[in-house]
Amino acid sequence: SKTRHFKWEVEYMYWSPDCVEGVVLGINGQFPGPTIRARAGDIVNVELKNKLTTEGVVIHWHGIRQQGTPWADGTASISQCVINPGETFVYRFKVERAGTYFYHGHYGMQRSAGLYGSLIVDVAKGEKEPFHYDGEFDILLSDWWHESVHEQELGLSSKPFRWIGEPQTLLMNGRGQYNCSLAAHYSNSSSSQCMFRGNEQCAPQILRVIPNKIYRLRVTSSTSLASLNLQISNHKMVLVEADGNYLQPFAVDDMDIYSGESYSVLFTTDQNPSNNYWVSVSVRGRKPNTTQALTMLNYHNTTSASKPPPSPPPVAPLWNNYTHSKLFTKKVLALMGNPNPPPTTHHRRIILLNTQNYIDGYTKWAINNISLVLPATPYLGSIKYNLNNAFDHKTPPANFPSNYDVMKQAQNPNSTYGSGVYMLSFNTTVDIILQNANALAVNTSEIHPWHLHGHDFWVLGYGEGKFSNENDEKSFNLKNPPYRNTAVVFPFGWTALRFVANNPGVWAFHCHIEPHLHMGMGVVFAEGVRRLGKIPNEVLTCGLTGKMFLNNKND
Ligand SMILES: O=C1O[C@H]([C@@H](O)CO)C(O)=C1O
Repeated sequence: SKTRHFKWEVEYMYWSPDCVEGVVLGINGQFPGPTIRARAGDIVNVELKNKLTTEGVVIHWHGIRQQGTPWADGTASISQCVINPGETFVYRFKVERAGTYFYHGHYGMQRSAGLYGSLIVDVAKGEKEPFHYDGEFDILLSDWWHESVHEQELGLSSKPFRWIGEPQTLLMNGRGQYNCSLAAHYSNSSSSQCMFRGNEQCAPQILRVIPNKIYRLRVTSSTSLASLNLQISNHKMVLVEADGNYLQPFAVDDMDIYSGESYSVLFTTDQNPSNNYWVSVSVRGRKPNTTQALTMLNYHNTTSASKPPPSPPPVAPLWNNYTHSKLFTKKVLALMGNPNPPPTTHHRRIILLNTQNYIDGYTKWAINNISLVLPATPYLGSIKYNLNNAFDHKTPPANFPSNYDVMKQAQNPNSTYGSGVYMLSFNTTVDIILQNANALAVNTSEIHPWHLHGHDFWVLGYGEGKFSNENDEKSFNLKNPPYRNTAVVFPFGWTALRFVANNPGVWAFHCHIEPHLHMGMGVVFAEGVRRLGKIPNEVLTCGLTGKMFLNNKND
């Protein structure tokens, strides 16, 4: 194994992700940030310099478990102090497992501002994937707004509440088109045909292929809000990997991907090579007000990339066709031989009710009536050094009142802000039931993709309505549940997860929709923190740990 060194500088830049100039958070002058490519077993060493003039920054390595390096998880207020303007911080961690991952900002809403990039881990030298392919493409999906993230943050925390609305544009590898369309030829839309020379920041990356080969497409979603559906016209896709774990292969015509998820799909270039084909990405789960993102699959030896495909882009499944989404999601199952969940029945079960609430007239999300507010001192430090005033010491509830009606508008008059932690006994098995419910508006319940830091979990099942301990656990899949770091909870439904608390550290578990996390939709788990050796001081130079270091010096 090797150490892979990267030297990065984060700064704001003018950029035109969707052909409209705006401001993005870039790394080394690039948007999206540079791709990290390593092999399983390597050490990744990123020396990150914050060149922002008035904001801190951190970077989270999404899907990397950080065994033994919980201070490198890159979560502000949880695993570290933010890196101040002008300062440099070194992230150093092992990438244990091959797979498709990404990295992104995890402070305020910096991910939405464009702070993200791909992280791809190849199998170790001499190892083989359980499938064959001849070529590879990597697509990082995101959504883009013309309003600045600072203004969005302000709106979300204002009274009256100002929602960010639907994105202006969907981006593929940071490229989309707002004021023109690649498919204007076919529609009677008012948008004009895009005329690209190819060097524009918003020009689509064309997937150039040759006939009769198998390609691996790695797809990751870093969206702020949108759930997505991807298809390649005329080409079937076979799913083989999710969040760094191999799947029981299955073929589809279109696939869903939620924020925080990654997949690898294989497709075979077995179609007429004298045509081009659409690659399209559309919004689902929320009433779309954003046109589909488009690029092309081009058999480049036989067809010019500028030849329009013979028919208009494929029509996506209807945004609220949840039956379609559930069918897809339930096909995602682990490949035989993947680790199986411990079958224990005597373990901790935490049921997390997802509701939208008013607190003092502010619109928030709350979990079991508590809307997460992060403390000034990172939990990793305050737990390690027993700084009892650093956060709420009341354990957050492991359930919600049994008479709560999840089908009715939220009635949570007692919702509060909180910063409590679920303390997990080291090495225990934990079951989480994500319980969705009606939001503030009548007959409304939204999709939430939940992401766990520091672990993968088994997705034991999905169900409708309120979870019932007696009946629903009988339906758990203990044979081949997918092992992942992100799972969706469908509107008015529940999702059951299981993980083993075997990674010393403090770990966020939260809705990966950026404005929802900003509105409090997350919880914090901690396990085995006292087993950790020395936590590097530079991780904890703020808040009460920062003061503690000062006092120790002066003594
Ligand atoms: O958190 C959210 O707030 C809005 C809406 O519920 C209130 O404007 C919305 O669609 C969300 O997902």
